[in-house]
Amino acid sequence: MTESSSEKLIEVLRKAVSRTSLLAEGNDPKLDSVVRHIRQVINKGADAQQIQDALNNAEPLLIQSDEAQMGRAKLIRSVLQELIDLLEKQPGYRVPQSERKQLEGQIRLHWQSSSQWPQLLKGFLTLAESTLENTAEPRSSSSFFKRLFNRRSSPSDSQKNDQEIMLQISHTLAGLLNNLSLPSHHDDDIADLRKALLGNKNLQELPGILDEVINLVMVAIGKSQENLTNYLNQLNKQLASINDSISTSYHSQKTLSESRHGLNTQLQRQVKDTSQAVKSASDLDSLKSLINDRLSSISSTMTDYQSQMHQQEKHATQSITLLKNKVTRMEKDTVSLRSLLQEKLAQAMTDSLTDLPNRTAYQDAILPLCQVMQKTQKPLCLAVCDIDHFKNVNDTWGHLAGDKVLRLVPKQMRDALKDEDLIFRYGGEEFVIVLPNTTLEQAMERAEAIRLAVVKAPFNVQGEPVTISISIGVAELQPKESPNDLFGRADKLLYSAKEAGRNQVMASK
Ligand SMILES: Nc1nc2c(ncn2[C@@H]2O[C@H](COP(=O)(O)OP(=O)(O)OP(=O)(O)O)[C@@H](O)[C@H]2O)c(=O)[nH]1
Repeated sequence: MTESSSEKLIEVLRKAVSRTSLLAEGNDPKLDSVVRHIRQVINKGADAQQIQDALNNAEPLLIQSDEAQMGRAKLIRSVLQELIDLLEKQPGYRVPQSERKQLEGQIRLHWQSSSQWPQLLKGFLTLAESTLENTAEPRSSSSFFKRLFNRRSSPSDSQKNDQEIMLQISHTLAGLLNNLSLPSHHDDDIADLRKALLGNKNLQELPGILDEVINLVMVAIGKSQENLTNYLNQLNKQLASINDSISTSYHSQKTLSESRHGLNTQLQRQVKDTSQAVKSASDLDSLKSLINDRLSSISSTMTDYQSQMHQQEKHATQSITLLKNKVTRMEKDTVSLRSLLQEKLAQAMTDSLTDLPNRTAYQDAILPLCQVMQKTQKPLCLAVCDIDHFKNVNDTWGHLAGDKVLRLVPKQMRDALKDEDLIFRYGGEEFVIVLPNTTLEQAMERAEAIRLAVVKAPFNVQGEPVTISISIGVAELQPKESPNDLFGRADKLLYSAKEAGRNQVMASK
């Protein structure tokens, strides 16, 4: 579960509990079924999202119930006010004003709290009794309502007044009964009481009827508290389920283990405290405020946790950015290292004096070349060339002049070769030429062309023309011959050419 969904869930729970706690009587069948559904969802161990969905579905009904509860509270308030006004209107009776004000103050304070309704109704009875006692000349010794409301002189007036008062009181109390929303097994009680109210014109029976109404109000509130307690217990389970869900959700995040542990401990403690407090709470108001306190405290724990999470995320993001930069730098370094490596490799494969591929390059290239030619049964020849009496060049004109000759000779060779032919400086004054797709005859011709190109080249050392010649041994690769054997044969032929007087080509299959 993400931070914001936890926050939303807590918010929904807060709304749900505050609204439902106002009206948890369970008298609306639709609301009952929705609340049952929520409990089933919770009992099945649903996750936080499913619980939230169920609560969202319940919300419109909770709002409706909320409004219905407010309607009932307003009705109680107006019933009480009407009863007080009736008292005031009775000629010859004086309502003790301090007690009246006190009662009206109580009504103003508690009219919205259903648990206080019986007390308020009893308060009215007490006020009525005090009014009676305050009266200087009581008219009769019948029931106090009769005396209270039937003080007039003539019997016909008295009877008429009785009926009017009965009508008014019956109307207000019947309205109250209609809106009490008692469980169905009280239907008969309500019907009897309504019948008594509407059918009976005798004021003497009013105190008894009022007592019955008070009893029914108490029954309604008793049920409401029982349902509310059940609901709050379910809510408590719900909070525990959220806690589990949070624990599970963050279980895999090892880096958050410390703050998760702290959050778990705090939530568990808060849920436990709530559970105990719900058991010991005695009335609706204290339950409501208690649950609100608990939810606030859980909510603030969540907020703390979220800010910790936020900090950790921030650190994680910074670390990731640093890591990314590091990786980018490493990638760049790798690219430049790779090109450096390629450069070094090329250097390692190249002869610095002549810029030709060197002996290492030859050894790298010759094996795969030979294998391809042998596999495809194409001819390949190898020519091993050596400058004749090169020592003399060095000795006569110096080492630098020798170097110059070493650079110029392969240039002459190149002119006599094909593009696909490869020249390597094998070492010292020795060059190897690989001639792919070339028969021995073709190789001999090309070797001869090379020899001529060199010997005819107008070398000029320290202003003097110098003739340079080369000797060449040429061999053709045999079907199963190794590159070393091929080289050995060509090298031998080179020495044969040297021995035969130099400046010549010796070849063999
Ligand atoms: N200037 C210069 N001389 C080199 C280089 N490498 C090898 N040499 C010289 O090449 C000469 C080779 O001499 P030898 O092996 O006696 O052969 P040669 O004088 O060419 O005689 P033959 O091969 O028998 O015709 C030596 O004097 C080496 O010092 C180089 O890079 N630069």
